[in-house]
Amino acid sequence: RRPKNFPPGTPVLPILGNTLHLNLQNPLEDLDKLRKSYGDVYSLFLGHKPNVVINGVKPMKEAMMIKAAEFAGRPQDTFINDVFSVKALIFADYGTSWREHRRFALMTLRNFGLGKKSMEDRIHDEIQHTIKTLDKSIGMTSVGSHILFGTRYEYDDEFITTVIQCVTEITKIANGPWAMLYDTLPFIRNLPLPFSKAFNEGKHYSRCSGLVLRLLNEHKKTRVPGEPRDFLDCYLDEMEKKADDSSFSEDKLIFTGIELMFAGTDTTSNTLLTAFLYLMNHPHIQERCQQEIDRVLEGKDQVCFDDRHQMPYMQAVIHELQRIANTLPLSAFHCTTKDTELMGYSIPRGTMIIQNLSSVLNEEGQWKYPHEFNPENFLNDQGEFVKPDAFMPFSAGPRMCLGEGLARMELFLIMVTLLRKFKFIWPEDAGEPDYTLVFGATMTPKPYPMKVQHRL
Ligand code: HEM
Repeated sequence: RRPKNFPPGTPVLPILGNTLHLNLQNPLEDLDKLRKSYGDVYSLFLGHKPNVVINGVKPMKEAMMIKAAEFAGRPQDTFINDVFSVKALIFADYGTSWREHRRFALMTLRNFGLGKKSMEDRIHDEIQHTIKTLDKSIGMTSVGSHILFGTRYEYDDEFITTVIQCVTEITKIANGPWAMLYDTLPFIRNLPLPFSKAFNEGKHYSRCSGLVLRLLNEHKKTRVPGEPRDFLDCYLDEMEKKADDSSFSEDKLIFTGIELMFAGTDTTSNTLLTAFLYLMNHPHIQERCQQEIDRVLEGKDQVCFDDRHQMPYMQAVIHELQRIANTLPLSAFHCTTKDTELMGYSIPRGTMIIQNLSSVLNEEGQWKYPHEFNPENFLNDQGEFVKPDAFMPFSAGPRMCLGEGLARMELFLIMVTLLRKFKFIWPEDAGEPDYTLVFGATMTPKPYPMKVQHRL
């Protein structure tokens, strides 16, 4: 039964709740249909549990920014909690340990560099490897391991392939209806359904934590306290500074590392995959970016992040690609931390909150062209870059993406450097492009062909 004054929703079936209203492959269209019938804030029963789905900019801001702390919890009884045994950051509930880890991680990522090598330099190092690999044939990677563990891995290294395999499988299933069914129907948990694949991937995942543990032990032997070389060293320094009852521990260190790799890998790489699919098939937009890049970088060896202020068109294209890529369509699930209200409805403490970010990224009335790929969405009449309020791919409020700064820097430096050097062409014999994104915690384009030509 719906609690009193709870957001409205479709009639609820015994045991199954509203699960039959969702397409198991991709529930996004169903969520949009429910919004048309019940409004921006409605309820959805997954099994016997009532959840609230938030759509559109206005209620999203009210919940995430105005009533921030009340909506900043994370549900603790879901599929993802069974996959991750220790919760440090993303999956940790709102409270002291999460706050301390978030503050520490933000500060450490921001300060990186740490004097010797800036974050920009590390990203550029990585791009050089991508270029070499592209020169040979193909390639794409993440800079995560470099910053976190001070080590760069070849693209076919066991550590990187294990992390990527594990992240890809888990994110395909997490946030999807199979994970929702897992959460709501405990008796199906041992059946051989798609979620069991994610648990099998858990084997890779314990291998990941084993590998991080090995790195931790190596770091402990070689570190000089107070002179951190990477994120691991910073965490060890922090552990020494803190009192015994601190939330910092070796367990949490391992899981903070894994969670950051998890959060930073599939997100940025899927955004880039969607980006290049669109750029190849909109050659006039690709060429306009290249003209701007050539003009602004004339005589310069390499691009720096500050150059973005001279590149309004490139900025508009990157933001539009992020809007279209819809990378985390349902964000990470939230949970209310106390009894609260939203748009006049009452929502009890402990209710799971599903943020439908895609409803904001293509909301009519918020965008000039909500349903088409068009950089004009981010340009004003003077051709200047503008960012509408509805641009929320990183969510908003206290749980907002912690890696936003790093992700934005990566996207800009990688795309500008690659577009400056290469022309990306949709092969003549490849037929019509398929822009359909495969649903999961992160949206992924289907595999596609790419032809790469040198420009310079
Ligand atoms: C294009 C790339 C990315 C996108 C679109 C993205 C998007 C998001 C979204 C929507 C959330 C959920 C926010 C919420 O619950 O309200 C999130 C959380 C998070 N992201 Fe990202 N992200 C990206 C890249 C990264 C990177 C590179 C890192 C790593 C450094 C990262 C680290 C995190 C962490 C740690 C959280 C959890 C924050 C918390 O619970 O306090 N993300 N991200």
